[in-house]
Amino acid sequence: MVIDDFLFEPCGYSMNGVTKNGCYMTIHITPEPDFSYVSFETNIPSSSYREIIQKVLDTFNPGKFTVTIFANQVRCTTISLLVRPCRTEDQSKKTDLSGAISYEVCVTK
Ligand SMILES: C[S@@+](CC[C@H](N)C(=O)[O-])C[C@H]1O[C@@H](n2cnc3c(N)ncnc32)[C@H](O)[C@@H]1O
Repeated sequence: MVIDDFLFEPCGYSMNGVTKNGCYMTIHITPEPDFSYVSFETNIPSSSYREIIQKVLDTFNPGKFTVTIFANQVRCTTISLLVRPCRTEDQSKKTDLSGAISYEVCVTK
């Protein structure tokens, strides 16, 4: 993976990575205590995203997190079920937008 990252002054970090086959991974960290925020995004194909979601949670230990998955309709149910065990509080939303499906899970630890 080719990585381009940047450590902002006085704080903040951005990383964009691209694999040889065109997949990407990004991490953006906003550490300011009043509005701290981390985003992780990837389009790397996987039959289950549980492990990678768990790694991100273990790394950043967020107070709240949201998982958004964009998939075609055929795979939506499978992906939704795979995400379900990560939830500790039930606030899920399913949206159908002209063929694209976003499955969003909001969690409070
Ligand atoms: C990682 S950047 C990007 C945040 C954006 N919300 C995202 O997720 O794509 C935000 C962090 O970098 C810091 N920062 C410092 N200098 C910056 C600059 N010139 N542009 C953007 N962010 C900067 C901000 O204070 C913040 O902590």
